[in-house]
Amino acid sequence: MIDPKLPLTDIHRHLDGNIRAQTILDLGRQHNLALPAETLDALRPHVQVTANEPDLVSFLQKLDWGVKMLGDLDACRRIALENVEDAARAGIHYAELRFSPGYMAMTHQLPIAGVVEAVIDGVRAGIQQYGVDVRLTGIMSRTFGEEACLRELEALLAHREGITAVDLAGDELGFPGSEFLSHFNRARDAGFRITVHAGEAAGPESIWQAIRELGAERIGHGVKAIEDRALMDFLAEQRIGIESCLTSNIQTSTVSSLSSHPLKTFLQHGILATINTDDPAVQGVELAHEYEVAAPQAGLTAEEMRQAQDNGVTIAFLSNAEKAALRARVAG
Ligand SMILES: O=c1[nH]cnc2c1ncn2[C@@H]1O[C@H](CO)[C@@H](O)[C@H]1O
Ligand SMILES: [Zn+2]
Repeated sequence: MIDPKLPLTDIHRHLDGNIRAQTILDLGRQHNLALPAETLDALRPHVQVTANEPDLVSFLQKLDWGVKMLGDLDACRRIALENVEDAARAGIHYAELRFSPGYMAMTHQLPIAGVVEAVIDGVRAGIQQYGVDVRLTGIMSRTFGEEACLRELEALLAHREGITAVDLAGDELGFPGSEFLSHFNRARDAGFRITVHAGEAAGPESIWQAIRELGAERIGHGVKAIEDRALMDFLAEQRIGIESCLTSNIQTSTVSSLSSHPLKTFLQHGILATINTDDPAVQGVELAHEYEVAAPQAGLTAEEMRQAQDNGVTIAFLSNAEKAALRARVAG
């Protein structure tokens, strides 16, 4: 359950994994692009997970149709704005939206820095319109290799003021973090906050690597930390937060059932673990489902859910003053 007196945060939410099915249809028509179906019902199985996927890479393919419909920068701006509206509708007070500008630019060879600018612009308009507090995280999609990631980083640096953090996402098994040391050195030098998808498809060593070599302050998913007691101790002591995404972990077959999800153990261990969505439109679930259905199935008590909700503010990429203001605004 959601505690109405605490801010509701979603600090792991992919903007380009949350393109509305209706918008995919609209953009396809507008740009005269072929889609596998022409009605919402027929399109849904192509853009939304219907049965659990066998692995992460299969799951990630469900994002492709939406991104392929980004025919121009206006389309990028539109999905950014709609993402803020979706967050507001989901009752979220503070969202960190993440996006991979190179992935969004790829199909129609859009200018990557232009994509970053369009997303910043759409989100700004959304904040004005819907009153949600939003920060942006730029993703380097490891799936497309080091050079593509470098181009993403450079586009993010070109709009440094609009971007809070940098992340590494995509195929963790095929592209280990060790290939991206220079990227993260540059990102840290530029003052970006750092979060890394790790310990989702690969093991606990990938989490250690993200922290020690990439400078991760938070870990996306981090499921495999459960296999390494010393790592769990370290995460708790160093206050390195975990961005858990329960339904996503089932749909990617990272965890076989919610009852065996490690989130509860993380919380009991004193780790600053949180509840988030990941790719809401692709998953077909919103944040309320994660709190009201998934978290109870993962065995969390009401107090543990409250703790996870509170942790979302604690580990947010905000200043202490901004966190206090967020808490005060919601507590009323
Ligand atoms: O759960 C996930 N794990 C790893 N990578 C992901 C996940 N969801 C989306 N992306 C990746 O993030 C970028 C788009 O924002 C893409 O690289 C997509 O594959
Ligand atoms: Zn993710």
